Amino acid sequence: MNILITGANGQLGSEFRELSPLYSSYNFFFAGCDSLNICEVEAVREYISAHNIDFIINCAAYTAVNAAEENPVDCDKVNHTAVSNLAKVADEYDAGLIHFSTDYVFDGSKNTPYTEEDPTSARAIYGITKLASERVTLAKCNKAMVIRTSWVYSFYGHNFVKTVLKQLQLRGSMGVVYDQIGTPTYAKDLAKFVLNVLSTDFIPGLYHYSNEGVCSWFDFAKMVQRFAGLKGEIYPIHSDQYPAKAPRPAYSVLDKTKVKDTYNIKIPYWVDSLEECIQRIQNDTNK
Ligand SMILES: NC(=O)C1=CN([C@@H]2O[C@H](COP(=O)(O)OP(=O)(O)OC[C@H]3O[C@@H](n4cnc5c(N)ncnc54)[C@H](OP(=O)(O)O)[C@@H]3O)[C@@H](O)[C@H]2O)C=CC1
Ligand SMILES: Cc1cn([C@H]2C[C@H](O)[C@@H](COP(=O)(O)OP(=O)(O)O[C@H]3O[C@@H](C)C(=O)[C@@H](O)[C@H]3O)O2)c(=O)[nH]c1=O
Repeated sequence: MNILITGANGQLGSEFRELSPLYSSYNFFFAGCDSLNICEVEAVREYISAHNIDFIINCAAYTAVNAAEENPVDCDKVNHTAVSNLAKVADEYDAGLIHFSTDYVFDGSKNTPYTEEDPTSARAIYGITKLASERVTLAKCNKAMVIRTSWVYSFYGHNFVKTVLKQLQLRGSMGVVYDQIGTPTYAKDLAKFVLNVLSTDFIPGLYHYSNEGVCSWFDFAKMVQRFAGLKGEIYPIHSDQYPAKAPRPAYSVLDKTKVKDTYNIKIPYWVDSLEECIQRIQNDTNK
């Protein structure tokens, strides 16, 4: 099976690259933005045709949530228009498409975990464009899977875990919101799940996947500090004390019943995965 990973140098794309040697029955093609810009539809078509791609795993996205408010056109181009074209081209070649979306498609007004059937109502440009991407993916490609995930972090790329480590080391203290509740997701766990799906029965549709458990960003930051063994103070603040261009949902925990039942999987607890990731970051720092 020939698998194309787009956006291959981001957090999730890099985790796929690292895991790829463990899946020797697949033939991987890793394409970063520099080698395949998903906004260029003809380049995408040529790539899929030239390499006989069976599955596209689309890790390319515009993920700068605040910047998207000032660059809605650029954000929509990558997150929506390009994905629409990817889905269309994948379908032309009878290829499958696995695409990722976000908990930010919800407005956060619920206080129990969101299922795939819950109404969406994105509050900011990033979430609006990702919601549009879900619809076009499922509408235009027969063999498509959309996975909504949340609060992704990794050894690779930019993420909240690394921001906390940096802030504590540089400043020694930081305020973090405790009134936004969700679930962190270790990109490595998500990548493993996707690769295992490809080796079992692929059942198209919309799924929620995050790690298990629930926390606020404040709790997440405190746990990062604990596992990293860093001194300093992390104190709880309200969202209005951390003004941001894009509003975030107050509650965006994803219900994972569908994915667990369909694929008969166990999902790691967020605290255990965070510990693993921080060990990996620290092993690398100590080298
Ligand atoms: N990060 C998170 O917290 C969450 C992410 N998601 C979703 O998960 C998926 C993966 O996210 P993540 O790995 O964190 O994202 P990253 O921002 O780490 O990686 C995205 C990658 O896409 C690349 N890219 C941007 N534009 C294009 C383009 N036009 N053509 C090809 N590549 C492009 C970027 O390259 P460059 O850096 O050079 O621009 C970057 O390497 C995305 O769909 C995202 O929306 C969902 C929920 C949470
Ligand atoms: C860095 C920092 C953030 N915060 C707050 C701001 C925000 O409400 C929350 C998270 O901060 P960030 O801006 O790092 O994260 P954010 O960009 O909102 O993360 C989101 O990214 C996109 C791509 C997704 O799809 C989402 O699932 C989610 O992971 O924590 C603080 O309160 N203090 C801080 O020092």
